[in-house]
Amino acid sequence: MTEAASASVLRFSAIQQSFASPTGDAPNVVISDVGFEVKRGKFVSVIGPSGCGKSTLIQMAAGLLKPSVGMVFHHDREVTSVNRTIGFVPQQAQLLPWKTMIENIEFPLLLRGMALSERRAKAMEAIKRVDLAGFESHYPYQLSGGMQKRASIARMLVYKPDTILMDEPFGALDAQTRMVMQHDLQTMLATEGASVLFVTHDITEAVLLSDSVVVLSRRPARVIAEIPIDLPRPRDMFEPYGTPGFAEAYDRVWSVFRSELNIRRAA
Ligand SMILES: Nc1ncnc2c1ncn2[C@@H]1O[C@H](COP(=O)(O)OP(=O)(O)OP(=O)(O)O)[C@@H](O)[C@H]1O
Repeated sequence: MTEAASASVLRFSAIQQSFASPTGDAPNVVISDVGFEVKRGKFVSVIGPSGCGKSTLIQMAAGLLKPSVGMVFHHDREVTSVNRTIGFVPQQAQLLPWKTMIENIEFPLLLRGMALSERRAKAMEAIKRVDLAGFESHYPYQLSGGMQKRASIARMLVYKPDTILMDEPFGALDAQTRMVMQHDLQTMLATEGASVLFVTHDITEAVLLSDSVVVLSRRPARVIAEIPIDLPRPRDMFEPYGTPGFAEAYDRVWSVFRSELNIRRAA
């Protein structure tokens, strides 16, 4: 591996997070000790029990929240304020309802002061990447849930971030749309070459998309395993078990996760 390929793009170092209790009791310790990194061009998923702090970690990387203790580094610089060089796809598409699809997608470029003709061209390019050409003038309510999600991915791709944060981006979609979106994401990333931090509850999704899976413990979270996923690419999102080695990789992740959830195997 070259030095550039092994470079750390995103790094969580000895993170702890507490939140003030709404009832005035002792602070709520959510994260007790989390450290891991995303290397250049790698896709890292984070899974863990509900409420263990996965979205909190994403918010730290986006610069929306400062850890109580520890540091987050992006390209070896500590993240201390809103990180505008990073792409963020939230759980909900969060499109602006009063703007058309293309206006939503070019909005980040408008905020950067780009001229109309240039931002329209870039927005159209991103729209084609997510297969939404023909729907530019539709308002969000005129798009399906999957199309809104595609639009939110296009809005993130439009400024070509080299680092992407995705917080359960496909969680609210039906199973078929989800598979199509996973397939399209894999295809897109094969050409974008971005580094991705991806939060999900879905082990199949984590295994199919990732180069490694970080498993967090129950709250207060710590890293209980970092599991490399060395399956060949491209992987078949529609027939997971058709990918050689998928079943073994799934079992490795699930056996760590289920022991944290205290689920016993049926006799
Ligand atoms: N701003 C905040 N103030 C107080 N508590 C917070 C705040 N943000 C998050 N929390 C608490 O931190 C914990 C972790 O929340 P977070 O959303 O990061 O979990 P998660 O692992 O993403 O959960 P899920 O899998 O259910 O989406 C929760 O108990 C939540 O109530």
